[in-house]
Amino acid sequence: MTPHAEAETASSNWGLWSNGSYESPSSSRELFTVNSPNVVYRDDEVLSKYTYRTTTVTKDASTGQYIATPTETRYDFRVDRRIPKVGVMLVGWGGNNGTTVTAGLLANRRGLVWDTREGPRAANYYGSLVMGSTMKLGIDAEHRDVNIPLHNVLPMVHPNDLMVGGWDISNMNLAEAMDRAAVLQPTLKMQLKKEMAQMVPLPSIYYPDFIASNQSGRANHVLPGDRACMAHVDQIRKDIRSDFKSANNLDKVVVLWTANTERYADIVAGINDTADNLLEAITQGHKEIAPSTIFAVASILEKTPFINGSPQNTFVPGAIDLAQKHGVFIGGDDFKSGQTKMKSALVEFLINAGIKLVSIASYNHLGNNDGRNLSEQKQFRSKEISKSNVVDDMVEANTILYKEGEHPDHTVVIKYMPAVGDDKRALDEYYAEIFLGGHQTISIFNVCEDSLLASPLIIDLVLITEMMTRIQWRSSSSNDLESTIPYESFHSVLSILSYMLKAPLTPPGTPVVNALGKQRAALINIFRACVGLEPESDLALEHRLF
Ligand SMILES: NC(=O)c1ccc[n+]([C@@H]2O[C@H](COP(=O)([O-])OP(=O)(O)OC[C@H]3O[C@@H](n4cnc5c(N)ncnc54)[C@H](O)[C@@H]3O)[C@@H](O)[C@H]2O)c1
Ligand SMILES: O=P([O-])([O-])O[C@@H]1[C@@H](O)[C@H](O)[C@@H](O)[C@H](O)[C@@H]1O
Repeated sequence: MTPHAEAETASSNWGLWSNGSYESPSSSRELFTVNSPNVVYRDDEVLSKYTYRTTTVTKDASTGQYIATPTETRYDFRVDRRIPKVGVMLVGWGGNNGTTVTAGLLANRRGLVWDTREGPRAANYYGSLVMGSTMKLGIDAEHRDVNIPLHNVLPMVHPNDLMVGGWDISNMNLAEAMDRAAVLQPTLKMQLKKEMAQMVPLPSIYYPDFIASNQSGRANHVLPGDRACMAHVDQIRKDIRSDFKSANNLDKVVVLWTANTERYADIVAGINDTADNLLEAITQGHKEIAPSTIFAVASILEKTPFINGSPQNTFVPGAIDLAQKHGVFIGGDDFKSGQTKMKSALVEFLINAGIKLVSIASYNHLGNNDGRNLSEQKQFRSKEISKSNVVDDMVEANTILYKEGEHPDHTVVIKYMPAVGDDKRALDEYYAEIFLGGHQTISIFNVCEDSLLASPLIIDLVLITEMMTRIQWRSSSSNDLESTIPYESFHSVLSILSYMLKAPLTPPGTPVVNALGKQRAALINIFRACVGLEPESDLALEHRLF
């Protein structure tokens, strides 16, 4: 049988849902309701009137003085309360992240416990912003903070309910691939093997020029053709539409790239600069169209959100143009899981404390297949870019410490050392100037079990992206929530995902925010606004005035 037919035979066992009597926790009612004349609850939706308050700044040309004017803009939000049956299709399903996140979803869904040297461990969602962190809802009568799980701020899908499928250029089933990944404890793997052995990735597209040559040995599960073609787009669309979504009776699918890091594609006028040119270039089989861009185009044409967890420039201008034309969500790039996450928090702290960071040395070595792929220069370059640009916004915002164009020295080094496997060793040095000619040197040794850090981010990206498909807005000066003014979705480029990503994709022409604290606050406050709640400001005047 052709690879595809073999995969189809196995694909009937896809996904995490068994025929058991599992009661989805996502059917639980919402944890809170908002008591406000500006918020209306209906069976299927929450409608809210929201006043967006900001400060517009102008400059007096004669005096050079800033003029700060408080401004208000009225919006209506609509949140669909109905929780759909959702599937995620992973490109690179057989990789370290793909197998680990699949194992994690299965272990949580079944409530697994397994023995380790430190004693029994139970499945959890640690490292997931949505499932593992809380947010302040408000204060109680005694002015004490009331904190709730972030997952409960809006009616989100529960990850235990996610159906998982995907593609890989390697034909290993998920149990074999989980062993190859060497991430999880044998006592856990043995409880998952049987179910994961039934999961076989669909064959994928493989254009050798885009990933390291050392990956060719894995490519035994590929569709015919080694460069872009519309047949590849059509096959991927069919995989999404029929082999996964309808075969599993899903309401929605999110496609997420966790395959190898590709080299950057050249941006070529007339080829990938507009949606029409990109589609034509694919039809013509242009060599500069990467597999990840083919998956993005296929997902967009299938009205399916596409998220890029790797650093390459999947979203060439033509892909962004296509997403906007079709009103489909896209997001990326490159999971922010360990060394860079620490960097974006530490740099925010140092610079916002008025400490002048003057150099960052960011080295790591790791021994997984990702590290092997990154051992070739073109793939490393993609990662070097995403790991380097993460400080730009924080530096540019502080004109006291940094003159225009001035920035810290910053070097990124990644070495492939097979012996350490997935347990990346990150060594960082942050060197800063402090008061009166002093210096502060911060050295960090950070062992990142990379796939166990990245997998919860995959879950967050999927849950938040799906939630965004159920949120709409409209500008409204009327006070009537019953108004017939049409609602619309957020911009196709989901900058709200930035907390999970090293190189956040933002709507064209808008600023990139990398500071970790600002990214988290933005996500929480956008979700609060969607149910008519003011941003959490930490003013806490109830504790400061009397
Ligand atoms: N902490 C992390 O693990 C982390 C953090 C940030 C970014 N990333 C990125 O996530 C991606 C995956 O990381 P990983 O550790 O799982 O890598 P991996 O090498 O273990 O897995 C990648 C998988 O993709 C498959 N693949 C390659 N090209 C493909 C194609 N065209 N179609 C389908 N499958 C294809 C490979 O066979 C492999 O199974 C990498 O790009 C990595 O840089 C990982
Ligand atoms: O997220 P992070 O730890 O800064 O960055 C990581 C890199 O340090 C690592 O070398 C690479 O293999 C991972 O894919 C990930 O990108």
